[in-house]
Amino acid sequence: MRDSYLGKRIRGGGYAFKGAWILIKSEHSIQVQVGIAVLITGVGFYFDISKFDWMFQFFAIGLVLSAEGLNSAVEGIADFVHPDFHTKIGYIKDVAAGAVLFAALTAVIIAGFIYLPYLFPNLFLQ
Ligand SMILES: Nc1ncnc2c1ncn2[C@@H]1O[C@H](COP(=O)(O)OP(=O)(O)OP(=O)(O)O)[C@@H](O)[C@H]1O
Repeated sequence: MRDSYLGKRIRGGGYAFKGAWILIKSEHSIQVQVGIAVLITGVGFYFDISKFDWMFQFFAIGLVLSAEGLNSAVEGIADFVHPDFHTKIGYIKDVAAGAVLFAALTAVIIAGFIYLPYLFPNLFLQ
């Protein structure tokens, strides 16, 4: 069972949960994003948003957490292979951070589509 296809997949899932727990426990950026995710989920309940809005909101949360987690992995690799200052390492880290920014901007736009009509109903008469 241990070395079977299914056994390997189950073990792989276990490593993934371990990695997710490490991110939540030790990465400040992920902790901040999880805090924002909890907050915005509360806001969703407050405004009683629609099923589609929940779908987009969870998609945005997943997108940002995934990008942030991958960014942490890239930073970890960069620091491991080259702990000293190097312009190439700076470039790699900046590009990885830029990917997170794309995800974060997407999430902000989605949040705008969902919540601006609740906040400014007069501007969004349908
Ligand atoms: N070894 C390095 N060589 C060159 N530039 C670096 C190096 N380390 C960091 N930098 C520059 O500093 C920026 C921040 O890097 P850092 O690794 O501290 O990321 P961070 O976002 O502050 O992450 P964290 O707060 O999780 O440690 C990078 O985007 C890069 O521009």
